[in-house]
Parts: sequence; structure tokens; C-alpha cells
Amino acid sequence: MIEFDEVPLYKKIKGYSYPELEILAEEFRNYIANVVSKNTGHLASNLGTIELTFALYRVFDPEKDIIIWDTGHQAYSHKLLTGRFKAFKTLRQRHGISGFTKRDESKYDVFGAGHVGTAIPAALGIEQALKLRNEKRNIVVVVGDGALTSGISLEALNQIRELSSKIKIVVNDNGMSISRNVGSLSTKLNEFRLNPIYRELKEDLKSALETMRLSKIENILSKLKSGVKHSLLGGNIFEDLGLNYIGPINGHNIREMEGLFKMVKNFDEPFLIHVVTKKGAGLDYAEKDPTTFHSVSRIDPETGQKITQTNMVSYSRVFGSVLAKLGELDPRIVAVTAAMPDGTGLAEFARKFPERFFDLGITEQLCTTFAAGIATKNLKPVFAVYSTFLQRSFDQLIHDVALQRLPVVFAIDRAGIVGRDGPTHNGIFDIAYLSMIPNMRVLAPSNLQELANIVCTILSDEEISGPIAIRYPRQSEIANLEEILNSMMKINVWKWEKLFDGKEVAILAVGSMVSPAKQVAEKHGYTLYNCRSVKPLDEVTLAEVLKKHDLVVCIEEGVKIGGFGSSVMLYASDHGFSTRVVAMGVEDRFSEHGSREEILSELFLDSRGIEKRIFELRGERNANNDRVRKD
Ligand SMILES: Cc1ncc(C[n+]2csc(CCOP(=O)(O)OP(=O)(O)O)c2C)c(N)n1
Ligand SMILES: CC(=O)[C@@H](O)[C@H](O)COP(=O)(O)O
Ligand SMILES: [Mg+2]
Repeated sequence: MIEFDEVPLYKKIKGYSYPELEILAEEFRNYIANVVSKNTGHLASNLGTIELTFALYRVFDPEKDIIIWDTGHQAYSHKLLTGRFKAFKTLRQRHGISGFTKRDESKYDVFGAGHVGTAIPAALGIEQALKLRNEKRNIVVVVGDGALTSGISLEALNQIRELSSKIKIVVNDNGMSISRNVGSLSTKLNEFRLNPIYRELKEDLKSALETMRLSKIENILSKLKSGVKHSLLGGNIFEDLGLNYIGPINGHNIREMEGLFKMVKNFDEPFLIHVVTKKGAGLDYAEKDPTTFHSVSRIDPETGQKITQTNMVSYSRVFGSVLAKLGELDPRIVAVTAAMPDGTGLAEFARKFPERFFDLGITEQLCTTFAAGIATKNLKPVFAVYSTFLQRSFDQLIHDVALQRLPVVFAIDRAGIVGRDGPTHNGIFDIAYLSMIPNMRVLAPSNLQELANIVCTILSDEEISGPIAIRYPRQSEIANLEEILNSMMKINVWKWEKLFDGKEVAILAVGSMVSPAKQVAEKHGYTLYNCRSVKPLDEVTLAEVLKKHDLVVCIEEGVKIGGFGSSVMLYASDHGFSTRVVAMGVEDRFSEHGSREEILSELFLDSRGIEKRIFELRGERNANNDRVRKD
């Protein structure tokens, strides 16, 4: 149970003086840095939004007004002010508070998030619903400069005028997505910051805000509009979309922001308020390297040093290094990312081959079709993307890639349970949503070396015959990267690998599930296969397995419905096998946040859970008969 504060802090800060607010901001900074350093989480983005949140909640009332945070990764101060100051210590822990906004957690989390770009669309929907219900409330969205460029944000902006919306959009512009923000809109925001007309108007605005004389402010607004029309910039895209653009304003000056928010609150018109913040503000190491400190594992809060074993190597790193190595040999390899060059391991490729590297911003749909376009010209596009974000591209996968059998390679990172980011980020659907698409093939390595071998095998083919997805988990293992690269070789990726030859029971394990299944198979004399080709099934091997065993247990780190296990069952029934086939995977419900190990264990996707499930199926008891399945 999450323990909420008796009186939410936002009610108290309304009466604070500015020096008191500055002291509180410092306290928030230390608290956030300390908790994140222990519990993991989003550090730099949250350090940048403290003053912005204070100013916002002194003017708008999170109980009466609708305030929506896009993505929710920068909303820690919102949580601290809205009743979760004490609970914040449990951030991202099992049964603790979520790292994102979540409707189940608090009434102040008006719209749950985790993926980018949902706030403006949701706000427009809420506004129309309120109209239909004859309710009048202020609606405010806080959206980052990165999130603003995502497809659905732009689609929503395109409707502001049509819907006669009055929403107030606060753009938190820190010039950064996770890496440097890209694209023309980002350049435009930067130009607004530097443009002398805006600077001059900003000075006028500052003095007007001090007196809060509405007539003076209205005058500035119209000047701002006409100024923009005649400016060297040749127009303001936000004004063209029907919003009153105002800014840029210093996002660390509470007094200035407060004045501006009070002003826009008075106008029944839509506004885009351009607030400039510093990502990582107030913490030296985070300010200097906001990309590294965007999302952190455990660190020393003083120095920012990682507290992890140094000999651990992640799947992302292996993938990135292999691609960079293959890129040297083959100029046809092209890498594409949707604003995740670092998380996906593509940064090395980007440094070595900038002309063959494309960061298109937070645009998974665009990236998929862009890669399809590249594939039509006999190049080898590799779109490296987190499983959960590829969900956005479902139609593009079907219509633009698979239907035309275009050879796009999808390097699907964070496949399976991600752990502390929780249900919004779990990559548990990819096997199901990819397996159902004709022409799509899906591979899943069971260890780091196998990932290197698979990537090398696929990309070494002169002609890649259609789309291929390679999925791997958010996991690090003890390994030597150099050795992996030196031992890299081509393998038969479509053939399942027999790891143990046993009797009666056969386990067909996919990717990350091979390792825990190994312990069980070895202990009990079961047959075990590493089913690295999830689609197509290795039908020759599967037919043999079904013939030779009484029970076949399929295990995957993905949803059971439509997953690998269900493909095996379909094969068995279509081919008249009466062997009992059972699927283990993620049940038909969303799991919570916690460590990856905790969640996998709750889902019975660890060696103990696998052993227990097989014993249950066979009507046997084991030594650890202490857990009961919850489903
Ligand atoms: C659909 C989707 N793609 C990618 C991400 C990963 N992601 C999370 S935050 C972020 C950067 C957002 O930048 P911005 O909105 O400017 O926020 P900042 O961190 O700079 O405050 C990205 C790419 C995501 N959450 N959702
Ligand atoms: C908010 C968001 O979507 C990203 O910041 C994500 O949380 C990063 O995840 P990793 O830490 O697994 O790279
Ligand atoms: Mg940003």
C-alpha cells in the first residue's frame, strides 16, 4: 500500500515566499537525486522541471484543473507535490510508486503515460468530453521539446483550431530528447530563443507581468503576433496552427513563469508557452552529460559513478558493437533509430558512419517506413528499437514492410520484462504481433554470443529475403566483449539447437528463457531445445519432439496469447499430434513494476517457476513446493 501525505504539498507552497520556494527546490533536487541514485530512474529530466512544476501548481490547481504530463518521466516533482512526498522513497520498487504518471496510483495523475506524445491528444479528448458534459475547467499540458515532435503530438496540434480548443501547452524545451533533439521543429524552437524580436518582447513581458496589467499584456500579445508575422523567421508555426505562442521564458525563474501562467489562465484562448529549462539542472554531472543521466541504474549520488560490476555486458552493447564492426565490411548497412541511439547501442555506429546513421526523432512509424524505403534500393537498413515502442508501427510493419517483403532488419531491444519502468515499457507483445504477420521472421538469441552470431549471419547475406526481427532482453551478462566479437561466426539461425536429450518432457525455450530452463532440464533429465527461430518454427525438429515426448512445454518471455507456444500448439493440432503442449509465458494481464528478477519470478518465468509448473503438469511434488500459481 502506498502511503500518501495527509496534506499534499502543492496546497502549502501556494503561501510560500520566493526564497522559501528556492529552498524547497533545493530540497527536491537532493531528494530526487538521492532516491533515484538508489532506486534507479529518470534523473536529468526531473532536475529540470522542479521550478516549472512549482510555478504551475501555484497558479493552476491540480484538483480542479486538468494538468497532464507528457510521457510522465519528468513528473517526479508533480508526484512530490501531489501527496507522494513520503511515498517517493519507494519509487520504482515493487509495490512502490511508479516512475510514470498512473491513474491507479493517484487522482492527480489525470492521464497515465510512459510512451511519448500522448498528452496533447488526451487533453483534446478530455476538453471535448468536458464540453459535452457542460463542465468548464482549465486544461494544461506539459510536453518536452522531444515529445512535441512525435507524430501524435503533431497530429493533435493540427486539430487545435478545428476543435476550438483552449488548451494551454507548456513546452519544456531543454534542447534535448534523450540525446540531442533533432528535426526542424527543434531548430525552430532554438531560433525562437535567439531571435531578437522575441527577446525584446520577453523583456516587455517581464515588466508587464510584474504589474499584471491585463491591457498591457494584451498589447504585448498582439505585438508578439504581428512581430512574428514580420519577423525574419517568416512566421511562427504554432501561431499558424491556431495557438498563441508566448515565450521563450526562463524555466528556472519561478516568479516569471508564475506571472505568465496567471496571465494565460485569464485568456479563454489556446496558448503554447515556450519554457526553456536545463536538463540536469543543479547537479553538475547531470548538467554536463544529460544523455547518460537521462535514465540511470544505481549510481553514487555525489559523483554519478555507476554502481555495477564492470565485467557486465548488455545485449544492446553487443548488438551495437557487432553492427559497427559489420558496418566496416559492408557499406550497404544503414542504421535507423527513433531517438534512442544510446539505449539501443547504435551510438558507436553513428560515430563511425554518420552518413549511414539516421536519428529521426521519436517517430517509430516514420522510422519503419523510412527503413522500408531504404530497403527498396538494395541497401540493408537496420532499425534498432525497443520492443514496446515498435508497437507504434504495427500498420507500417504490415503495410509498408511485410506486404512488400522488404528486407528491413528490426533489432528489437528490451524485449520481455524490462523491470522498473513497468507495464508501459514491457516488451511482451512483439512475438505475438510479429508472428501473425506473413513474411515476417523472428529470431531470439539465448545469449550474447548467439546475438552476435545471428546479427552477423543475417547481415552477411548478400540478399536478405524479407523482413527479419531479432529480439533480445534488457539484460547484462558477465562477458568479454572483445572475445564475443572475435568468436563471432555464421550459424544456421533457422535450426533449433538441442541442448539436452531427455525423456518424456521436452522444453522448447525461447531466448532469455533458455538459461533458466537449462537448470531445470539438467536437474530432471528433460529434453531442452533453444528455439532461436520463433518464426518460422523448425518444423522438422518440432515434429520429432512431438513424436518422442508426452509433454512439450514452451516457454517465452512474452504474452501467451498469440505467442510462440500458441504457434507450436497450432502446428501440433494442424498436423494431428495428440501430444500435450503447454505454453508458459506472460498471462493475459499487465504486470507491475519492480526488478526484472522479481517480476519474472512472479510470472513463474524463472527456474523455480518453470520447475514448479512442470511438476504441477505431471502431478508431481517438488522440494520447493511453496508457491501456488495465482492464475
Ligand atoms: C513512443 C516512445 N518512443 C520513445 C520513448 C523513449 N523516450 C522517453 S523520454 C524520451 C525523450 C523525450 O524528450 P523530451 O520530451 O524533450 O523530454 P526531456 O527528457 O528532454 O525532458 C524518449 C525518446 C518513449 N518513451 N516513447
Ligand atoms: C521514459 C522512457 O521511455 C525512457 O527513458 C526509458 O525509460 C529508458 O529505458 P532504459 O533505461 O531501458 O533505456
Ligand atoms: Mg527535452
